[in-house]
Amino acid sequence: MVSSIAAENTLVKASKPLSTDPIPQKETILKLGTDGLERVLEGKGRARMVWRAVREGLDPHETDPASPMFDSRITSRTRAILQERVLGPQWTLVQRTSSTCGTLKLLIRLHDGLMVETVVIPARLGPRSNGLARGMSREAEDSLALASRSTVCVSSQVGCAQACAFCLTGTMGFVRHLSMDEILMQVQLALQKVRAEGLPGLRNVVFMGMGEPLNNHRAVRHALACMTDPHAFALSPSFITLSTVAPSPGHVRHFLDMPKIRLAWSVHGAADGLRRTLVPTTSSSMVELREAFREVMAQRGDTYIFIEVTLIEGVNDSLDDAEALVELLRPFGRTAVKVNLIPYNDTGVNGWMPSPSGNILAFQTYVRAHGGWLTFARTPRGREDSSACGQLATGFSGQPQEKMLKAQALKS
Ligand SMILES: C[S@@+](CC[C@H](N)C(=O)[O-])C[C@H]1O[C@@H](n2cnc3c(N)ncnc32)[C@H](O)[C@@H]1O
Ligand code: SF4
Repeated sequence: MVSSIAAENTLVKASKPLSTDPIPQKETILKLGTDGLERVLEGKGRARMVWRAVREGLDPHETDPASPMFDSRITSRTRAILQERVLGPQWTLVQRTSSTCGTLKLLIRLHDGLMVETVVIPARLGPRSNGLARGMSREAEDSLALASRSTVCVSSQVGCAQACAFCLTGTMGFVRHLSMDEILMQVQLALQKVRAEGLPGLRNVVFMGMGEPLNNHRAVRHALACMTDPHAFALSPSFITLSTVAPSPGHVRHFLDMPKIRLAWSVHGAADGLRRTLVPTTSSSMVELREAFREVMAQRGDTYIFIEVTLIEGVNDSLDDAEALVELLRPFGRTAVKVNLIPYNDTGVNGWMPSPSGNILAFQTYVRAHGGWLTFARTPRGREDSSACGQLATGFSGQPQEKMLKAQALKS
C-alpha cells in the first residue's frame, strides 16, 4: 500500500511539467490593479514600484532610458517580467488639441478602432475671467484657484443612450461601454500629460465626458476602486465627482455600491414635461428621482449633492423654471445642495442658443434667494477646441465632432 501511494506520488510529480493549467491571460497594469499586479510580478515591492511610476505620470513599459517617460527606479528584472507577462497599453493617443484657456482635449483610439475623448482642465490660476462666479468673494475664489489642481474629465461610454437634446454625445446614440481599464487609462494619460506639460498636479476626476456612467455602473465601480486604492492611483474620493442624468431611481441606487465620491445630478428641467423635452429617455418623474437621491444620500451619509442645470435661452432659463427647480430641490434641505448653472455650449442642434448672462444672473439670484443654496454660474472652458461639456463626440470614422461641424455649417 505504502509503495503504491509512493508510486502515485511519483506519478503526480512526474506529470507536473505536463500541467494543463490554462496559461494566464495577459492583462494590462490597469486591469490587474494592485493585487493582480503583485501576483504577476511576484512581489509587493515590484508592484508598488510600477504603480508609483503610473501615479507620477511615467510609463512603466518604457524601455528607452533616454525617454522622459522612463522610470529608472524600475529594476531590469521587473521590467523583464512586465514585458513577458503584462499587456502593454491597448490604446493610442491620436490627437491632442488645446484651447487658449488651457484645456487639453485628448482623442484616443481604442483597441477596436473606436474613439473616445478625455479633457484635462488645468487649475485656472489668476483672477477670474468673468463676473459670473459670484458665489464667493474674489479673495476666496482666487485662493481656491491657487490651491487647486488639474482636473480630468473622463468618458464612460462611446456615445450615450440617453439622447439628451442639447448634447452632442447624445446624438451619437449608444455605441459601447468602456471597460474598467479604458476608464482608468484616461486618468493615466492625464497624469502623463500633466507631467509632460508642466501643469498643476492632477487631483480631481469628473465623470462628465462622453456617456452616462450609471448605465455602465459595473466598470465605473471597478475603476473607482482602483482610482481610490492608496497603492494604485491613490486619488481621494472626495475629489471625484460622478455626474449622472439619473436614468431611473434604480440607477441612482448604484451609488450605494460605490466609494464615497461626490454626487452630481444633471437636472436641466425640474418640471416633468420640460425634462422629457430635454432628456427624452426620462421615464420616471422628477420627484421619484429626487427621492432616490435622498434615500441614497441618507444611507451613504452624503452631506450635499451638486445639481447641474444646462441653461438654454428661452427653453429652461426663465424665472418660472427657477421656481420649479427650487420647489423640486427644497426637500434636500438648506445645506445639502450646491447648484451649478452651466451655460449651454452650442452643439448646433435645434438652433438653440446659450442663455444670455442676464438670464443666468436672474436665475442664479432667484435660486439663491428662495432656496438659500450656494449657486454658481460656471464659466465654460474649452469651447474653442470643442472640449466643453456636451461637445464631445467621435464619429465612427474617427473624425471628431463631424456631426457638430455639419450642423454648424448648415446653420451659417
Ligand atoms: C456630458 S454629461 C456626462 C455625464 C452624464 N451623462 C450627465 O449627463 O450628467 C456632463 C455634463 O455636461 C452637460 N452638458 C451636456 N451637453 C451640454 C451642452 N451642450 N452645454 C453645456 N452642458 C452640457 C450635461 O448636462 C452634464 O451636466
Ligand atoms: S448629457 Fe449625459 S446623459 Fe445626456 S446624452 Fe450627454 S452624456 Fe448622455
